[in-house]
Amino acid sequence: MMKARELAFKVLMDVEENKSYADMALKKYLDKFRLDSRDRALVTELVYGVIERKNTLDYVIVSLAKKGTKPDLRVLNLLRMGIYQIMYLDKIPPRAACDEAVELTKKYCGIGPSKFVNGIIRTYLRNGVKFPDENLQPVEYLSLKYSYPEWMVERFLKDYDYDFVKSFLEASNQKPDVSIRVNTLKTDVDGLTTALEGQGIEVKKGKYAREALYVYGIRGIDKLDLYKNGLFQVQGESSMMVSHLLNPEPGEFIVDVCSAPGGKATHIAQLMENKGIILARDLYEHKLALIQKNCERLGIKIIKTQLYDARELDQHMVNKADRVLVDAPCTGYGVIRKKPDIKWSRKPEDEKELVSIQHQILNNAAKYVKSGGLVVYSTCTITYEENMGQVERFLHENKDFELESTTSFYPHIHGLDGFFISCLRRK
Ligand SMILES: C[S@@+](CC[C@H](N)C(=O)[O-])C[C@H]1O[C@@H](n2cnc3c(N)ncnc32)[C@H](O)[C@@H]1O
Repeated sequence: MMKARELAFKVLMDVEENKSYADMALKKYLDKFRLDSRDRALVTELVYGVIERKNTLDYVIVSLAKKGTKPDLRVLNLLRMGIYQIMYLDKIPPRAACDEAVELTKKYCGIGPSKFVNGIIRTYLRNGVKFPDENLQPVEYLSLKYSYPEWMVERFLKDYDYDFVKSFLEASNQKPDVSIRVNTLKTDVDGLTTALEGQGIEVKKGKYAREALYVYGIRGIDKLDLYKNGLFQVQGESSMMVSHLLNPEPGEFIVDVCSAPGGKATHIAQLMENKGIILARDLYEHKLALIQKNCERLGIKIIKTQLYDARELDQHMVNKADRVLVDAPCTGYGVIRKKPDIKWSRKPEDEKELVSIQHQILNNAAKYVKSGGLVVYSTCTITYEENMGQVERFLHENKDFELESTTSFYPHIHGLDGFFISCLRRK
């Protein structure tokens, strides 16, 4: 039988070798091998933890290994897992973490590498490792203490002060509580709360969105009949605020130009009481299929999906919509706590390209709204260039629009995913 650490190792290898998304790889392996709930929790913790803390763990390993040693990826991942448990998991005795790492290395890589792993972990247990000084080397300190690439720390420090960045980095390492959006087309907050509690699930009300609930102690949320029957959608609370600020009314025509997998579009349909039309577009066919699946499950009839590249202006759509949503592709720094792989997959040069795409998409999409209509521009990131900078440039280039409101959420301030939401009214 596959044990927790061995499974976590397989998932980590899948993520690095095949560039799989951590959440998908984790789900694939957890679905394939039946583990009890404690082991499932340990696998999840190890996978996300090792990804989240990768550069700190590698710093420890490099500091302790002989200069020039380059362990192969399997050895490296087993070492990372061992050291992670010792550094961050109080419940696991260091000896157990070390012995398991050595045993797994023996099994997958042979005796020689297992001695290397044993040596590194034991030296760490004896001597620890010295980290950079916070005052003398603040960027290096933040990068290693909270495990982010140095360039990313520097990037955040360009827009925010040191204490803000420090709190943001720390909060983005915390696993968020799971939030769901009650599907008011099929039930209501009290009805769903009672049904969930009836299954032994702890439920708390959201802080900002009226249909948001936080649920605790669920394993495999998509296996619940309440989910399969479309009584709720899993969604972050700040993401729900986007559709609220769009404020759609029943009977309207809404265009959502970057809509997959349909979290916000299905919420909009709900707010419209399933009356009107929502044109939900995306660049990828397979992602549009996810929207359709969600619509079937949630009982939504008014969403029409369409493959369309939002960088291209659609002349037929000009002046047609009551409201337009531009939930733009972005660097995603606001959702690192849900997708820690962003820390390592994102590259410094991505931002510039995304800013250019966002600019094109927003300028086109804004033309689709009627006079007096509303465009909502949102991102799940925190950089000035992608957020307020983008809006300021838009207003400068489009004098027929005025800024109605901007709202920002941050994990360390609101306890929610980082989001930026701007409402732009066409005069
Ligand atoms: C932030 S996600 C949208 C999330 C979605 N609104 C929701 O709430 O579930 C951005 C989406 O934009 C899509 N996208 C990226 N480039 C695009 C383009 N040029 N045209 C249309 N969609 C694009 C991506 O495929 C992705 O699904």
